[in-house]
Amino acid sequence: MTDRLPHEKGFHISWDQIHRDARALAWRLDGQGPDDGGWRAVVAITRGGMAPAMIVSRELDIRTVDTISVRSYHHQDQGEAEVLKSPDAELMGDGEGILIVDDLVDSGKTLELVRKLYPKAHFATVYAKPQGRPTVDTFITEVSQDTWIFFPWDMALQYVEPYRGTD
Ligand SMILES: O=P(O)(O)OC[C@H]1O[C@H](OP(=O)(O)OP(=O)(O)O)[C@H](O)[C@@H]1O
Ligand code: HPA
Ligand SMILES: [Mg+2]
Repeated sequence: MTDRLPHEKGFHISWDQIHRDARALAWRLDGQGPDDGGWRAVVAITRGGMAPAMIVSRELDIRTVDTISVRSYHHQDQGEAEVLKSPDAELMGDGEGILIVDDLVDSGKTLELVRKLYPKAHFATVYAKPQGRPTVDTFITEVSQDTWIFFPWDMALQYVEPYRGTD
């Protein structure tokens, strides 16, 4: 994971917003699948890709859903990633007809690794930062590289002081 501390801006996303944006992603993907009956399966990149993948697979009526777990390391700005859990090899093949979904692409390291394994798959994310854009086929919203995206599963409602303060 990239460090959230040096980021200038925060982009806070509610459950409602991610639901709308993941639906918009599904609608954009509709019709882009293989001609002979659409995508064979949706594969979520855990963990952040699971909620968007659920919404996309529901909208596109795809009932075969698998997961791939990737762990990224950032040593001295050298991003490296490794696969902790693979999806079903027989299902995946070279990725043809498979839709791979993640919540966002940032540096692109995660998608680069997964694309090496499944070069013919279609890669979709809800959000994208400029550095990662070349690694994703379809996304909905772009945010600047210095923005940290906060997802609803990492947040909680909490009290905030009134703007004018209290005596
Ligand atoms: O483009 P990159 O620089 O590789 O970053 C993007 C990845 O980083 C985050 O996942 P993370 O590895 O933090 O794990 P999580 O999904 O379990 O939170 C995010 O969900 C993407 O999968
Ligand atoms: O902006 C982000 N938000 C949450 N997780 C992330 N992992 C890489 N970049 C981000
Ligand atoms: Mg992730």
